[in-house]
Amino acid sequence: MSGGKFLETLAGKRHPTPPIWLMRQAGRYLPEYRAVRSTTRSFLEFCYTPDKAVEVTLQPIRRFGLDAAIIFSDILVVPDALGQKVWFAEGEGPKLEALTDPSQFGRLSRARLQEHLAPVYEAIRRTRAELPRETALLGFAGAPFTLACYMIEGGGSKEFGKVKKWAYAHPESFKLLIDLLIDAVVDHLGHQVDAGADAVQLFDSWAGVLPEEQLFHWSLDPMVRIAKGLRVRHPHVPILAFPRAVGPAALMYRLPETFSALSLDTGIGAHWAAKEIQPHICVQGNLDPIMLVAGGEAMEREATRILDKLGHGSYVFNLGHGVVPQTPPDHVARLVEIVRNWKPSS
Ligand SMILES: Cc1c2[nH]c(c1CCC(=O)O)Cc1[nH]c(c(CCC(=O)O)c1C)Cc1[nH]c(c(CCC(=O)O)c1C)Cc1[nH]c(c(C)c1CCC(=O)O)C2
Repeated sequence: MSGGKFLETLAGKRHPTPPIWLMRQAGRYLPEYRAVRSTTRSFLEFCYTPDKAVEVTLQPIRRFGLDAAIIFSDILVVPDALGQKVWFAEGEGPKLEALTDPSQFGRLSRARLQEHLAPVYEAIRRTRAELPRETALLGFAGAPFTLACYMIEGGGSKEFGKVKKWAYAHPESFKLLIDLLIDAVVDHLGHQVDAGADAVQLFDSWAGVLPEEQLFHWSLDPMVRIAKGLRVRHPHVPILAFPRAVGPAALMYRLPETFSALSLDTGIGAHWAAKEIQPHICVQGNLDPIMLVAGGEAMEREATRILDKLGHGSYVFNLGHGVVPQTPPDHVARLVEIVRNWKPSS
């Protein structure tokens, strides 16, 4: 099977040591990334230049021999493709021309999504052709609630006051946006699989800001609908879910029977996950990204603790969130070694 150990693990096959890849494995912590990045001012233009996207996708694979590559792109290409203005301000993160009124939904349209995102699909096609057969290629998208956060807040946020107020006070119009995003994300993931992605991951980075009922309604149900919609087109493609910071109870709500793997943030206990989640579904995670910055014995002890808890079941080694820019690349190389040399204790 192409895609090797990672895809086999998602399909239920056990290996002596788990596969490993890292969220945000391509990025500013790598000098070779910064070198390519510096050739394009606009981040979105960079994402839409297949030569460059392919190159930076392959960089961490060449350097560390990880079991999966994730296509270099961003979750905000979807609002961009729907017609919302998106840009990245130097040192400030993403900015969007915020939606302030439901009447503005009318300006968003899926009609040109495939055409607009053709460079992403081209980058996937070329990356798949260049990757070793045993390395899986992941496509991805932001889940509707996280996309709505950026679209309504106009960028990052601490309180998420605008998006939450809109969802609570005007659920009918918020639903229109979420429904549009469900369809757009199914389209985008479907095109990524058509282009050669072996599996896809849905990132709901901000799901954890919602209280329980709202979380089910605006984050988890839409994720389930996306998985079902994608399976109509691609019945066998593995789909991973990353509903960040939702707590243990919410993870058990409809996700284990719907997805191929659940990606755990650092707040989920590995021991609990081994007992309660792993019997139902493969888990991925959940080393603290700052352990990777710290390195040394602290990282080794913590990575081994997680491996001892989860490595006996269906498991993909990863972080609990993305690699941060201050990470020393040598620590990543060491982490890969720790995972590959791990020996189950019993
Ligand atoms: C919320 C979110 C975004 N983007 C993403 C998420 C979900 C995951 C998460 O919670 O971290 C996902 C993402 N963004 C990027 C990837 C590429 C693939 C990979 O993981 O290696 C992926 C999977 C590249 C990127 N996306 C971005 C960069 C840095 C910009 C640059 O290099 O100039 C990269 C490498 C920009 C971005 N894009 C986004 C933010 C908040 C930022 C600014 C913060 C930052 O700078 O790290 C939105």
